[in-house]
Amino acid sequence: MTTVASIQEQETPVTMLTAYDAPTAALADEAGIDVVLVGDSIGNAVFGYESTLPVTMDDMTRATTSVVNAVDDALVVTDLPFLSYGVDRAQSLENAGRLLKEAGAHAVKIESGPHTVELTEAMTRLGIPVMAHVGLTPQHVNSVGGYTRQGTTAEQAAAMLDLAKSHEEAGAFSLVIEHVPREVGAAASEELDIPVVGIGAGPETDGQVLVVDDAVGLSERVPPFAEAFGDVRGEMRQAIERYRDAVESRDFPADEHSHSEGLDL
Ligand SMILES: Nc1nc(=O)c2c([nH]1)NC[C@@H]1CN(c3ccc(C(=O)N[C@@H](CCC(=O)O)C(=O)O)cc3)CN21
Ligand SMILES: CC(C)C(=O)C(=O)O
Ligand SMILES: [Mg+2]
Repeated sequence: MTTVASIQEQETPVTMLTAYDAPTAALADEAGIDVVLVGDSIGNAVFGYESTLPVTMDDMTRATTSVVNAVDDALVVTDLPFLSYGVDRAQSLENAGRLLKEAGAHAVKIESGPHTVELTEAMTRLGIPVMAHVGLTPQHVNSVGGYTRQGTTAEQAAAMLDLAKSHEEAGAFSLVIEHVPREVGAAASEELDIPVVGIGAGPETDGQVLVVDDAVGLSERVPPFAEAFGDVRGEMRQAIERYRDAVESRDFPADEHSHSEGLDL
């Protein structure tokens, strides 16, 4: 069983991967992935939106339920979607609570800002473990104006590290750092006691996370920091084309798929 405590103690890099459905989550869990993240990247990866902004609490609750149904060992962390937190404190707590009570997540992840420090403290106090997220925070795509690398000046990097530390002090059990220079990823891992999980943050972080569709080679386009470790897109295309061909040529269904009662009709 992976717990928020066990990922803080483990010596080997923390392996984290997104999943949005039961079969994918089962594979990740069987493969020994430490943390399965039900990311709001479901908006891009599954729903085909240009950003994560349209993703709702209902979407995250349903996807989390699917993942929890399939996972035995991994820690399940779920993203709080855009505007489900930070607008109203009570509603933020209720939404985080829903992901734990209704869907069975073990923890929530929140895209961090100065306004989430107090919220992180409140959730932690109530027994909702919080993973912080600094650097590129895709829910800010409209205010940032794209998915560009963050923390590229010494001043910006220092401010980011301060924000990360405030969240550690507020009780965050771990932190994601996204799309930053490798020295910023390394500094965060060095300066924080909690595990720092990087995505596009270089090799020196305490762990790595990727979107599963990017990692298995299903995504059409991937961020510059992602790597496809397989060609699921090619495999699926080939299988679908073979199916189409077999139907058109009447090779499918074959005798083995077909049943006769010998009826005289
Ligand atoms: N499939 C998938 N993988 C991800 O890693 C991911 C998502 N979806 N959705 C939410 C965010 C968006 N992410 C992204 C998306 C694009 C870039 C990217 O292409 N960056 C380029 C261009 C930046 C620009 O000009 O806007 C770069 O060079 O930084 C980076 C991170 C990471 N997250
Ligand atoms: C890329 C990870 C960190 C994420 O937040 C997501 O998948 O939504
Ligand atoms: Mg996310």
